[in-house]
Amino acid sequence: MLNDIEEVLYSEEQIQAKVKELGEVISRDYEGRNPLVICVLKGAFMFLSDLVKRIEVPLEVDFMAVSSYGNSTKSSGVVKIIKDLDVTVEGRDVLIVEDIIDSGLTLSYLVDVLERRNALSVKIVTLFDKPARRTVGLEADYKGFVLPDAFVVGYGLDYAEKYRNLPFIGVLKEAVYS
Ligand SMILES: O=P(O)(O)OC[C@H]1O[C@H](OP(=O)(O)OP(=O)(O)O)[C@H](O)[C@@H]1O
Ligand code: HPA
Ligand SMILES: [Mg+2]
Repeated sequence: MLNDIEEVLYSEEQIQAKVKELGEVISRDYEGRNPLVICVLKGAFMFLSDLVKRIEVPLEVDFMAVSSYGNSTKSSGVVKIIKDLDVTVEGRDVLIVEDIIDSGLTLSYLVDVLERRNALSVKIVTLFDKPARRTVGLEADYKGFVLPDAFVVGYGLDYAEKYRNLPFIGVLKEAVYS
């Protein structure tokens, strides 16, 4: 598995320090509120579990699974809801937890869905941002690291469902997918 990594971009320690920082800012911003924290499966599972430990306000967690990449390194452009939320978002302060914003298609679709369901507020926290690849105008409210235009894996992110369990994030060798 490690042989398939071209370069480590951020180590486990760097990621954990950033998650703590994000948790502190979010805790301050949501003081006195009870946000509904939505994990976008599967990629965000690891970030979600580390982040909520650093958020010091009462919150609820729910999960949504969407997919647009399938077994490819390019977005299909079609976002599919594979698993919907268990609870209603009406009147709730919603915080979407995402691992990466790349084209922006997944999140622009999700934000639209949640706003149409009458959430009180919808904000986004993403650990990784790849602005070079954006095809729709979309910005996170909170972001961890800005990445170069390369396909990355680890810390929840996959290629063809593999590499999610790496504790760091790295660039996947092109030979693996070409
Ligand atoms: O900004 P975008 O171009 O839409 O890309 C970002 C999305 O793509 C990945 O999910 P994917 O569809 O691969 O599903 P997964 O989380 O199950 O891996 C990633 O976890 C984000 O949700
Ligand atoms: O660079 C990436 N790696 C893994 N999954 C992704 N989904 C969007 N961009 C990426
Ligand atoms: Mg994926």
